[in-house]
Amino acid sequence: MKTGVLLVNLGTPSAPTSAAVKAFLSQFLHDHRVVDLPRSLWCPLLHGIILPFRAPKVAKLYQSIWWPDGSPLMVVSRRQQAALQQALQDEGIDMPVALGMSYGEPSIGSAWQQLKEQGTDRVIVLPLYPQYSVSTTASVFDSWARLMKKERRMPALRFVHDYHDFSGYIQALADSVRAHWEAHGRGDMLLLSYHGIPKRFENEGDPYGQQCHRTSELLAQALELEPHQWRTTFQSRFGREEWLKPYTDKTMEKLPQEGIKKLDVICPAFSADCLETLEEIAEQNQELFLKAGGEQYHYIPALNDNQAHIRMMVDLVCRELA
Ligand SMILES: C=CC1=C(C)c2cc3[nH]c(cc4nc(cc5[nH]c(cc1n2)c(C)c5CCC(=O)O)C(CCC(=O)O)=C4C)c(C)c3C=C
Ligand SMILES: [Fe+2]
Ligand SMILES: [Fe+2]
Repeated sequence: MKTGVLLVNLGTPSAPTSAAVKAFLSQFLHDHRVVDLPRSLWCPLLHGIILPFRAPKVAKLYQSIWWPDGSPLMVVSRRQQAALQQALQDEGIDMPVALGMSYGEPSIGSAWQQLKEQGTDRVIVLPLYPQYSVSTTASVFDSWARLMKKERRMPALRFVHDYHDFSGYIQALADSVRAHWEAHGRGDMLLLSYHGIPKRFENEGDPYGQQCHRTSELLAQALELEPHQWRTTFQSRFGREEWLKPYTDKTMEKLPQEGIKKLDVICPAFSADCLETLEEIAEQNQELFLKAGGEQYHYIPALNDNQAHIRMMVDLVCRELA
C-alpha cells in the first residue's frame, strides 16, 4: 500500500484585502459545523451585516500581521508540510505529504488530487487541531466525506481525531515554554488561552472544552507548576451567545488586581501562528493587560515548524501506520 499524509488546517484569506477576507469569511461562515443557525435566519444576517462590516475591519487586522511571503498561517503551514516531508524521508519513510485547508486555497480537494496522482491508496488525514471540536475536526471529516462521494475507489483512511493528551505534543509545548523562560525570564503566571466555541456546542456533546482543560493539566504537570501559577481561558468570541468561559480578555483586565504583574501567554489550540494569536493575543490582549496595571507581557509563539512539533507529527503518523 502507498500511504500519503494529508495535513489540514483552517485556511486564511489569499490577501489582506476586504474582497479576499469577504470571500474567505463567506465560505467559512456558511459551514453548518461552524454556524448551525437555520439558513433562513443566518443568511440575511451574514450577507446583510456581518460580511459587509466585518470584512473591511478584519482586513485591516490581517494587514497588521501579514508577512512578506503571505498570511502567517499559510507560510507556517507550508513550512510544516516541507519539514514533515523531510523528517519522514530522514526516517526512511517514503510518504507524500500534502496540505489542504478547510476554507480557501489550497483546498482539501486539491491536496487529495496531489496524493492520488502519486498513487496513494491509504491516507492519514491529520487535522492540525490538537483538541477535537465539531467546528474544526468534524468539518474536516465532512470535507473528506464529500470528496469521497465522487470516488469509485476510496483509499483506506486513518483520521486523527485529536491529540490533546499525546505525549509528544505536551512535551513540545513544555520545551517551548522552558526555552521561552530561558530566553526572556519567567512571569508570575502562565496563561493558557484556547480558541473558544459556543457553550451550547459543549452542552450538545462537543468534548473540546474538556480536552483543553486536560491539555492544560498535563502541561502544568510537565512544567511542575503550582495551581496558582497557571490558568486556562478561552478567546476569539464571535456573536452574542455565551461561549466557553473564562474569557481571555476579561481575565486580562482582572489579573493585575490579583497581583499578577508579569504574564506569559501560550495558545495551545493553535498549531500555527495566525490572526488569532499574533493580533488578538500578542497585540490586543497585551494592551488590555498593560492598561489594567500589568507590567510585563510575553506571548509564547505557536509550535509552528519547530523541531519538536514536526517530531510529534512523525510520531502521530507512525502511530497511525502501526
Ligand atoms: C463563527 C464561529 C467560530 C467558531 C465556532 C470557531 C472555532 C474555531 N476556530 C479555530 C481556529 C481559527 N479561527 C480563526 C479565525 C476565525 N474564527 C472565526 C470564527 C469561529 N471560529 C472567524 C470569524 C475567524 C476569522 C477572523 C475574524 O473574522 O475574526 C483562525 C485564524 C485564521 C487566519 O487566517 O489567521 C484560526 C486558526 C479553532 C481552533 C476553533 C475551535 C476549536
Ligand atoms: Fe448565504
Ligand atoms: Fe475561529
